[in-house]
Amino acid sequence: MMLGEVPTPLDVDPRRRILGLETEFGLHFDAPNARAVTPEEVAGHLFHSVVEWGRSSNVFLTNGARLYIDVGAHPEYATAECDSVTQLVAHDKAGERIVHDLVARGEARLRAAGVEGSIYLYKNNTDSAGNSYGCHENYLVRRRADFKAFASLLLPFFVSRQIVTGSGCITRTPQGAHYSFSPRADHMWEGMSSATTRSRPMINTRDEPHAHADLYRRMHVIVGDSTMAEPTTMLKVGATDLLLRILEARLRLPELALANEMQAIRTIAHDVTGAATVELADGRHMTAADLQESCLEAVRDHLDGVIERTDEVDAILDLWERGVGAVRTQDASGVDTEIEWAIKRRLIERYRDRLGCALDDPRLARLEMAYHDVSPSRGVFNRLQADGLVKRVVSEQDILNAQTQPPATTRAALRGRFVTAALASGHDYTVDWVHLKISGTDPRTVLLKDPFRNVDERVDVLLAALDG
Ligand SMILES: Nc1ncnc2c1ncn2[C@@H]1O[C@H](COP(=O)(O)OP(=O)(O)OP(=O)(O)O)[C@@H](O)[C@H]1O
Ligand SMILES: [Mg+2]
Repeated sequence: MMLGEVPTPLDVDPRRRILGLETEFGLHFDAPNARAVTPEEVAGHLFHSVVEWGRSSNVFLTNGARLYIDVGAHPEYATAECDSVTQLVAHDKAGERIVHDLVARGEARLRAAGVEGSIYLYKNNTDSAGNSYGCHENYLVRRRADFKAFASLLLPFFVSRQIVTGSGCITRTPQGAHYSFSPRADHMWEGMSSATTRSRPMINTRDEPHAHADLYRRMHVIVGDSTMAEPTTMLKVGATDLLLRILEARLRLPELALANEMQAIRTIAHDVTGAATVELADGRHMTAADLQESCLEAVRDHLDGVIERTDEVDAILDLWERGVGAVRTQDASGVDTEIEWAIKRRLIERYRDRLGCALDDPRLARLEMAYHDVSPSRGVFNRLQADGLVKRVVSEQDILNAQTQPPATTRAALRGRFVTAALASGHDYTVDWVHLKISGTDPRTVLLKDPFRNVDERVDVLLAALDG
């Protein structure tokens, strides 16, 4: 039975936006003396406690997030619907802690099965075999007939933002190694399409709004690097959101269409001097810093207009400006505690000096991997942060809260209440982004098509049914 009428959508402030981040984690099992175990087996043991808790390896948690095993034995954490960038940063970090918390029990189960070893989870974008996996960004936008033309206006921004939001990596080639802005850039194959496997588009146009389909679309961006540094995540999502505000107000962005996005993203990634230019569709040539500067300029022009000034907006703009400046002046010292590629490069250079080795030395490859280890004690990023060498956007308490509590201001609040109550009641239930359902002989379902609605009488009825 479907409970009640789906209420009319809240008349929300058009500046509000639903934001979500999905992270696929790299999984590695290190067992020098044990029999070979497949990644699927390791993932199965890692998720055993999840299955015990939620009777599935694809669950929604009390904080509104989705946790599951993706193809290729990658654990994936998709944050609940957030409606501020800072809140999203906390929920993204909460995901790292939640997957890490599975490790000890997973190792214990492997040990019981006769396999002694350590499970490693990496928040990165490529494994040692060169496979790429992702961090996907989700932005709610108001539906419009010209969605593809609208989204394509952001491609020059997405191609060039890696100079301020890239996570950095050592790229090894037959000619030697060099440092690049983004590990993800080489794995992008086109600007936009609805495919994810055959070809990897920067913006996926698959139309799955997880909301009122006549009102909204979910813009699904898969070009970004996974980022561990809170300020970089803030800038990655925040700058995109600011440009969307301009476009959604039907104002213009500077004309920056590129001649060839796929080529441009690689050219930019592989030149950390920032001097390389890319060709625009109109024949002009610009550097990535020029492209970013144009976007930044557009945002500044609309400050106190469609973009209301807040502390969060100021923090995003400040880091964006300093990041572009660092590339222009080739002096990253002003951002190397905030922008991930610079944080990592500084670390790598320090070790390289100490070891007196070349950039393609395998010890540096191991250091790079260890940087992304989500373990608070072992992970190199986490140790840098604990030592105060990386700036914070949220507090430890914010992250701890986000591990169990949903964002209070979105639909996730309803999902979180439902999951908590359903678990306590022992009823069978199923949940997805838009449904809450009590299963069994007297099934009841609530359809939640409005991601901004955080109170709903139908959910109160559902919760009462769980009590009964
Ligand atoms: N209406 C919405 N607008 C924007 N983002 C949303 C909306 N509803 C949910 N989200 C966010 O979208 C993400 C969906 O994650 P999920 O991993 O389920 O992605 P998917 O693209 O639907 O599926 P899959 O990864 O299986 O292909 C979550 O981070 C969630 O918070
Ligand atoms: Mg996903």
